[in-house]
Amino acid sequence: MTAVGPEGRIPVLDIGPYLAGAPGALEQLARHVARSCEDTGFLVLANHGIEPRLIEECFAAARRFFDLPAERKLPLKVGELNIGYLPPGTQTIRTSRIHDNRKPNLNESFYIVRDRAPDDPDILAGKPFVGLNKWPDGMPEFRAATTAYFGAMQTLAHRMLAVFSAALGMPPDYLYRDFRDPTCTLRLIRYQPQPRDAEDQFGFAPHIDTNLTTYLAQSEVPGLEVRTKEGTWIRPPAIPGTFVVNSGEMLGRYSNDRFAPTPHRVINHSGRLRHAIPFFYGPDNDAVIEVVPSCIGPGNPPRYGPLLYADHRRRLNVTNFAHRQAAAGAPQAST
Ligand SMILES: O=C(O)CCC(=O)C(=O)O
Ligand SMILES: [Fe+2]
Repeated sequence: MTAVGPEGRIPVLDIGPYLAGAPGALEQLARHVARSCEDTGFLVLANHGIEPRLIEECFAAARRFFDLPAERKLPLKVGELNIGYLPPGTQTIRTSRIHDNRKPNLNESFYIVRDRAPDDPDILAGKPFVGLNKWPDGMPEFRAATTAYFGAMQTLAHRMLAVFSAALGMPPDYLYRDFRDPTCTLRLIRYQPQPRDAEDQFGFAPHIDTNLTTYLAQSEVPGLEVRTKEGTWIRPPAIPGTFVVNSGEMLGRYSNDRFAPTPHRVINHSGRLRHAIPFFYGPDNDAVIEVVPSCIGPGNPPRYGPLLYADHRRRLNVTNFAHRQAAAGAPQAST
């Protein structure tokens, strides 16, 4: 059986049989995924095959990094490409249609993209959106742990594409055409504990993710909340070792809004620091995202035209980040 664990609104899905190639497992999993993507847009994956050590070491790396003094973190500050360190108080989510966010998020972040060598052909060619990671000096284990985790997550997200294709009602290989060189980001986040009486203050203000799917290793400290269609906020099942997965804007687009991305937020009332290590998975920069044929029909025309993913990213680039607004003079995405 695919569903395991406490039967809540957000299902816990055992993907072991699918990964092992058990007959019928893909179809069964896809049905569960479709159902929850139509509902909360969140699911929890168990038996995903990622070694616990990789997850633990990535969390440990995040803790060590954020514990560094500011003068060691600030030289790694993000630039145009959003790679590196985003200090506290520098991201205000302004795109949200759910919430008029005014205060910056109470978190600091560190963004890691696919690790490349300085002589990588795409770096040398100056390909748009391609850049080098910024690594802290003297911490080789930080780079080793985060890139190992990144690689494992990219493989898992890639294998799950077949399930999302089937959930969309398409052949399992359908989405792969747009994910030959996927846009992946690992974001390490540290949330400060926040006072209970601070109004309109969030660790991460209500937002939707702008990519295809996001994979969140379960944080030790709770705080992530998901907005249901009825407008209530619920927490995903906190089962250690599992992944919380949520759909983003691109799944919404492929599916003609059948799988709409779900607003979520983080409020850290634990009194402790909270760490998170979301892995964002998105299409190729040169992919043209189009509503899939199975989600169009008589009386259900495509709500979206073709979208070049690079254009989507360009548009988001001048939005939620103080450093980019200053450069672009425009307000407004989550990652
Ligand atoms: O910290 C979390 O649990 C969620 C973070 C998140 O939603 C994001 O980075 O987009
Ligand atoms: Fe998010």
